Amino acid sequence: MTAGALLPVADALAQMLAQVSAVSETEQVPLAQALDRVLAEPVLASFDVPGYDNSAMDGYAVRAAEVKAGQALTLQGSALAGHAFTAALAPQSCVRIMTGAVMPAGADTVIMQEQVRLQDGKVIADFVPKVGENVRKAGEDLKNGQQVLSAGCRLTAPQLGLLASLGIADVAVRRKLKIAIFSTGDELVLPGQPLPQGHIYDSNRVVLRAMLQRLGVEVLDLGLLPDQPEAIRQAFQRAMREADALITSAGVSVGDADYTRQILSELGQVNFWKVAIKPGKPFAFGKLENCWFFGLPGNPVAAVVTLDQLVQPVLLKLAGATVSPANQLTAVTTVTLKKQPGRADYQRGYYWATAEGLFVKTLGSQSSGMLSSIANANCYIVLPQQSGSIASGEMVTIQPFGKLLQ
Ligand SMILES: Nc1nc2c(c(=O)[nH]1)N[C@H]1C(S)=C(S)[C@@H](COP(=O)(O)OP(=O)(O)OC[C@H]3O[C@@H](n4cnc5c(N)ncnc54)[C@H](O)[C@@H]3O)O[C@H]1N2
Ligand code: MOO
Ligand SMILES: [Mg+2]
Repeated sequence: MTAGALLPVADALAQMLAQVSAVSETEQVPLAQALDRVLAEPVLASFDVPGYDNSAMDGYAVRAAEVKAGQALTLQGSALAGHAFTAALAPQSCVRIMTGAVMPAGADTVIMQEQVRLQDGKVIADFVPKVGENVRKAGEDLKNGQQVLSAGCRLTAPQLGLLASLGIADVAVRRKLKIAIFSTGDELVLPGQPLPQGHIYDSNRVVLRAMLQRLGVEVLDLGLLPDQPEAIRQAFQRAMREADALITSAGVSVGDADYTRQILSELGQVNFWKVAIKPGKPFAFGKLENCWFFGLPGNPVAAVVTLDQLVQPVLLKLAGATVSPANQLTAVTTVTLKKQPGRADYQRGYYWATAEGLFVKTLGSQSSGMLSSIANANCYIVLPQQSGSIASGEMVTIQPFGKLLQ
C-alpha cells in the first residue's frame, strides 16, 4: 500500500476477519445467564415437540368420520392440559377438551366450542369438520434428533425459550470477551465535572462502553488518559496482560499529540492504518502479542461508525459468533446527499415506510464531530466509495441501525 492510500472497507474487513479466530474456552451457564451468549455447540432436540397429539382449541374431541351435521354426540368425559382423558373415545361420542390437553385415543379432530350447540347434555355440530382440524400433531414442531440451534448463534429470548421447551437448563457457551477501552486527550473532562474553557466532555468512552455492553462483552475501562506517551504505554501494557482486545478512541491521526500508532508499533504491530470510510478514515488495526488492537478516530461519530462497521464483525468472530452481513434495504432519498468520490460514506439517516415504499433523509450536518447527527438517526445511508453526490428522488442503500445503536 502506498503512503496515504486508503484501504477499501470490504478489504479492511476481509483482512481483519482472516486474521482473527474464535476464543476456544467454553463454560456451562444456566439459561438465566445465557441471553446474548454465543452458543459453543449445536443443540439437538432429544424428543419430539410436541411430545403427543394435543388440542389447539377449547372444544370437543371427535372422530371426524362419525360426525354428521345436526346429529347429537354423547359427551363421554373431559380432558384438560395436565389431566388426560384415559379411556378410548366411544362410538358416536365426544370428549370435552381444553387447549393443550392430550387427544383421547380414537379421537382425530377437535371442534371449537363456539361451533357446537349443547342440547339435553348432548353435543351437536351443524357441519362436518375436516379430519385433523384443531389438532397439534406430535413432532410437528421439532423431531427427535433434529438440530434446533447452530453453534455460533447469539442466544435471543425466543431461543432461550426453545431450549427450555426441550428441558435444557444450561448450555455450553464461549467465554465472554474482555475488551479494554480508554480515552485520551488533554482537552477531555469527565461528565459531571465543571468544564473549563477550551475543553469538552469525554463522550466517546460512554458511547463505546454502551455499544460493547450491547455486544455482550466484558468491558475493562482503563479511564481517561492525558496526551502523554508514558500514560498511554502503561494502559497498552495493562490491556496486553488482561484483555482480548484494546479499543482506543483518538490519537490515531497525524497531529502532534496523536501517540497511539507510535505506541502500537513500539509494543506490537500495526497491521493496517487508514480505511476508505467516511467518517473514520484514520482507523488503525494491529496486534499487541495476544491482544488485538483497534484504534478508532477521536471524532465522536467516526468512533461510533468504525466500532459498528469495522470492529463489531471482528469481535463477533473473536467471540465465536456467526458473522452475518448487515441488513441492507433500498429507499428513496428525499434530500440531496452531498458526497465526494474517494471514501465509502456512512451518512446518518432517518428512514420511514409508506405504502409507496421506503424513504430516507439526513438529519442536519454530517460532520463527524456532531453526535446530534447520529443520536436521532435510525439508519446509515451507505454510499459507495466512488459515488459522487446523489440527487433527491434517487434510490439509495440504507442499513437500519443494528443492535449496537438501538
Ligand atoms: N492533517 C490531517 N488532519 C486530520 C486528518 C487527516 O487525515 N489529516 N484526519 C481527520 C479525521 S478524518 C479524523 S476522524 C480525525 C481523527 O483524529 P484522532 O483520531 O487523531 O483524534 P484526536 O485528534 O485526538 O481528536 C479528534 C477530535 O475528537 C475529539 N475527541 C477525542 N476523544 C474524544 C472523546 N473521548 N470524547 C469526545 N470527543 C473526543 C477531539 O477533541 C477532537 O475534536 O483527525 C482529523 N484530522
Ligand atoms: O473520519 Mo473523520 O471522522 O472523516 O472526520
Ligand atoms: Mg488527532
